[in-house]
Amino acid sequence: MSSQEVDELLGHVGDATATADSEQFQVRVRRRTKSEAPTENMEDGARPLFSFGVIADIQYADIDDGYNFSCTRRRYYRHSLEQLRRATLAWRSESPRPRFVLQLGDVIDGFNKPRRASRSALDAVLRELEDAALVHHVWGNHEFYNFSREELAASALNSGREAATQDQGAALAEGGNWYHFSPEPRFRFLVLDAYDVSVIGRQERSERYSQALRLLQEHNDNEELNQPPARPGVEQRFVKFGGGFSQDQLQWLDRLLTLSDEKLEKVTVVSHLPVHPSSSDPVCLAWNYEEVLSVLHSHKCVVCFMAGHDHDGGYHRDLYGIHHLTFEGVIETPPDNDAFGSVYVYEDKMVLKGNGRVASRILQYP
Ligand SMILES: Nc1ccn([C@@H]2O[C@H](COP(=O)(O)OP(=O)(O)OC[C@H](O)CO)[C@@H](O)[C@H]2O)c(=O)n1
Repeated sequence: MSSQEVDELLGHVGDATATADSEQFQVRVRRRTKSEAPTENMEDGARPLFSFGVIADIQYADIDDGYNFSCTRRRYYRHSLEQLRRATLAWRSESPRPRFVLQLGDVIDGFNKPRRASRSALDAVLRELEDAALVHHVWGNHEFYNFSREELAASALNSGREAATQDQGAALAEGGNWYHFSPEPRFRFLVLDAYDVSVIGRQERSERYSQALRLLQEHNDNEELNQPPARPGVEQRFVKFGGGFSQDQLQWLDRLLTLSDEKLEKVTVVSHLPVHPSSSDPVCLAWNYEEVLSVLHSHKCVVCFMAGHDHDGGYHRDLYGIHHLTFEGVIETPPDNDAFGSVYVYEDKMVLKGNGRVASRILQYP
């Protein structure tokens, strides 16, 4: 679907367009005046119930451009802050304003750690996000390159704690940092921790670290475990920069989705790692993606799964009608382009208005 078609569909929405303007990047906001702004969706007369912003893999660091691990993709570390600024300016100028932003993880890059710049880099991105909206932060591998779990739990990236204390419809899972919130009656978001079982972010003496190491050693013969195994297809996901979900978290997910089924809610699940092989490079899949899919597929309420990590992005609608969206990463987005989206939520669908590398889509509920 073209941006123009989505614009037509979203006739009620104030339009914000981020463009590169000469040397400086500025957001040029084109707002429809009251008289020219249609008050209704041109398709069926409905107005969105609410909207939210989405952005993935900002990976900011105040360093020169570089490359990914396999040297195939350029990374614009310093410029990612400008990209974020353009996104927040666009969200701020939208009408209605997004109720919250989903930051899908890897907000700053691991290269900050050896430079002792983790705190200052995090402060810089948080400052940019400050006025945009309430932000729900997902934890990705780069969060753990920079901070321990304890440090993350005490930081502004612990949005689960904030949500649980401020919002009656939200709760942080006991003993875990996965959580849920309901921004509007009959709509719920579940934020998962894809590095629950991992060798990054877990103490070497912990059971979850041992479990992760066993899995990696079973599936990956390389000395450097960041190097994907030679085996083809989905086996390639067993890399050190990946991770998986504990049984505790899967049981929590199942329990929450059962409650949402009963309440006839529409649920969007978010995680740093994708869980559908057709929406991601196999290297980027969560280790136990099949277990997650099996839980999702046993509930009627799930409409969408949103992830980051695979900077090339991806999309697939599975056999159960669930939309699997993997958002293009800011870090590998050239300075003259963008990578963020706004999602407008209706009774029967969500409409993603993508910017730059993020495609616009209509996400009809199953
Ligand atoms: N130039 C580099 C880049 C990375 N590494 C190390 O490799 C590990 C994986 O890190 P990275 O590629 O940065 O992980 P991302 O989450 O950004 O990317 C995931 C997918 O590949 C994107 O599609 C980590 O240990 C880095 O330190 C490196 O050594 N040299």
